[in-house]
Amino acid sequence: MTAAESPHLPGGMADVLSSDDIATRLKDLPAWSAADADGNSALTATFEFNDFADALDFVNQVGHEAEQMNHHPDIDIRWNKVTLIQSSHSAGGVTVADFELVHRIAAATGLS
Ligand SMILES: C[C@H](O)[C@H](O)[C@H]1CNC2=NC(N)=NC(=O)C2=N1
Repeated sequence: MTAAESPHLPGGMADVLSSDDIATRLKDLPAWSAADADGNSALTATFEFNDFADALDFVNQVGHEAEQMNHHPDIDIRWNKVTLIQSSHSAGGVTVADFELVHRIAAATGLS
């Protein structure tokens, strides 16, 4: 990922993607959908597990990928369900960094 793509690398301020671009990129991510977070574009997905322990395991896998990128989702855990809301707060909407994180989560967990 180049500095131009990541909002968190020095000199990197990624551009917010268009709704059409977001829709196109979401075709590869069936669990994910476009959302609105306080007027800004976002991506969201809800995953259901057997129990709270499995939900926490998933959240820890997500957290590892997020820390690797220094790019973090909003995470809501309700017993066996985890909802992720992903956007680039510094850019005010969805950027390529958000799709990079979602794909890293998919690769790590098999969930997309
Ligand atoms: C200081 C720290 O690098 C910034 O707050 C990072 C942390 N993680 C982040 N995560 C997301 N999703 N958006 C950001 O703008 C962001 N900024």
